[in-house]
Amino acid sequence: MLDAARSRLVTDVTSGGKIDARAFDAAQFAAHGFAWMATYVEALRQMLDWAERLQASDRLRETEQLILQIGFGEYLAQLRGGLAMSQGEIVRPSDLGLTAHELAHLDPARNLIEQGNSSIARSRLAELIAEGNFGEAALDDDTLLMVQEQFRRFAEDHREAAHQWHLKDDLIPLTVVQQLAEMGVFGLTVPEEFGGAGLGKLAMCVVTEELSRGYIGLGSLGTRSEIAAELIRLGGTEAQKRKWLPKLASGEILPTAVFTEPNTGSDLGSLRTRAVKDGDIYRITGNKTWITHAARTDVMTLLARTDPESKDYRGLSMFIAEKPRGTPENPFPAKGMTGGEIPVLGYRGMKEYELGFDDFEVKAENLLGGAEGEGFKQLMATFESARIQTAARAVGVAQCAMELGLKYACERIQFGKPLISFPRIAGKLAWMAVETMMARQLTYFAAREKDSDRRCDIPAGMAKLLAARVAWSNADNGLQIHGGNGYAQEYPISRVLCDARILNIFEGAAEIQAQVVARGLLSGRN
Ligand SMILES: Cc1cc2nc3c(=O)[nH]c(=O)nc-3n(C[C@H](O)[C@H](O)[C@H](O)COP(=O)(O)OP(=O)(O)OC[C@H]3O[C@@H](n4cnc5c(N)ncnc54)[C@H](O)[C@@H]3O)c2cc1C
Repeated sequence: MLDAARSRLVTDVTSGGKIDARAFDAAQFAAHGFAWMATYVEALRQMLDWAERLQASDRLRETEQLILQIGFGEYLAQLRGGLAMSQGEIVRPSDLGLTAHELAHLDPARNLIEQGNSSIARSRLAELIAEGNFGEAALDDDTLLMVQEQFRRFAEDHREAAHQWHLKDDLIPLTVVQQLAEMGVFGLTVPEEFGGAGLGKLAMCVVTEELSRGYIGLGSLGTRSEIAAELIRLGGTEAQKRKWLPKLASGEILPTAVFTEPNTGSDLGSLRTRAVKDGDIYRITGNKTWITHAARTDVMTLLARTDPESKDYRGLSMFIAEKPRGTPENPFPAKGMTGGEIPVLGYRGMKEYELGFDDFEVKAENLLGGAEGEGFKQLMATFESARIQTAARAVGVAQCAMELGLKYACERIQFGKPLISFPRIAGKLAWMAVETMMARQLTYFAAREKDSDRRCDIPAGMAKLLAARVAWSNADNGLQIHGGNGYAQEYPISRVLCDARILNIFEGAAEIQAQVVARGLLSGRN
């Protein structure tokens, strides 16, 4: 089915073996639908791989079997009937020009499609997850399991405090940041020679997921360090690596990522902030927005235009711009830099800011890689890792929402029975557990690809795309299970709903992610 859809789209949107941008935009709904379809297929492949690994060691027990069966049944049914790219945007096989003959490829799976995700299967799975059995993740690595346990306990210990940080709109206390630094969060993937733990992206996923399962803010503290370290590790000069990586890894310096502008979000290549060389400094002038943790950080990875003649990504350069750390009383003490907080629904704990630069000075030696015009390429080289990290945050949030819904459904009595004994409630919870596992396995796959030094922009995009949707739907269903109480700020699920919503927007919004996946696959990569 996927091959047939691809062939048809390739005919429609390419010319001379290359994507034709205008034709691609005209066919965007179908192209993005294809990206989603391919994401489902990859998720199913990874679920099969997961199940086979479990089976090989006699660990494919009832919970895992049900997760596999329900997941396959539902996703195959959606592939045949239509799948939701977002609420209200259903892409159907007919949108991709698929014929009855091509749909018949799914006939051998008819039983699975019709009965895999049955109410009986969901109710049984709900019984199992109510015992705290969510299915084995199959990490199969003692070090990773130890790390998982350590961060699970840390997040658990901070769960209640985190809800208060959210309600009071406080920054995450520096003592907590310091504890995470001591646990190695900021240097997890930095090579050992630069003071990091030298672990892979799979370890990053495990840590991120566990922290985000407690609170998205905890799982997001490391995001900016991961971006900065990747930028410098991949694009920096030897001197820049020696200077910055050890301090980033230890958490001695906290970085912030300064890319988005008021008029430039998804289309970063057209940004306007200027950097003008003046002797041994650059002068930065322009406006940035949506900058997370901008005040309480020591260094900015800042993207600006060094070639005033250019209009696109080619004239951009990346800077490692030092700034003094701000305080609540004086958040932006730097000369040439101002800022203001943007009040937000969720994803609190680091705060978001708009920034203004007026002749703000950056040392010329802090031009990343020592060469102008490389900034966009340098940033793109970090996208895979940042998207995998965000997918892992989404998996953690999805798991958290499911667990909150489960706890409530077991405790709340209506019509003389706990909510979980009603099939509509049990079914929601079972599906949340299934889809969380699917998003998790897809995310692990992207991480393993990255750890094997294979190009993985497509799996990383797929993982981010799916995991963000799962986080949002779990949060929504988790809140629904809480009824009116879910709408009360006192209940953590109200926060999780706000936190989950951002995952579909930053690190490449859902539409942009689908665009990246579709373009990649239609250009012949897979
Ligand atoms: C809480 C929060 C924290 C953030 N933190 C940071 C940070 O630390 N540093 C930083 O630099 N940025 C940060 N951002 C910015 C974030 O990366 C951008 O919001 C994101 O890239 C989207 O850009 P935009 O908001 O300008 O939306 P736009 O680009 O204007 O897009 C609006 C909508 O249109 C869709 N769209 C855009 N182009 C297309 C297209 N070609 N086809 C179809 N649909 C399209 C988008 O998917 C989106 O749904 C943060 C944002 C938020 C909300």
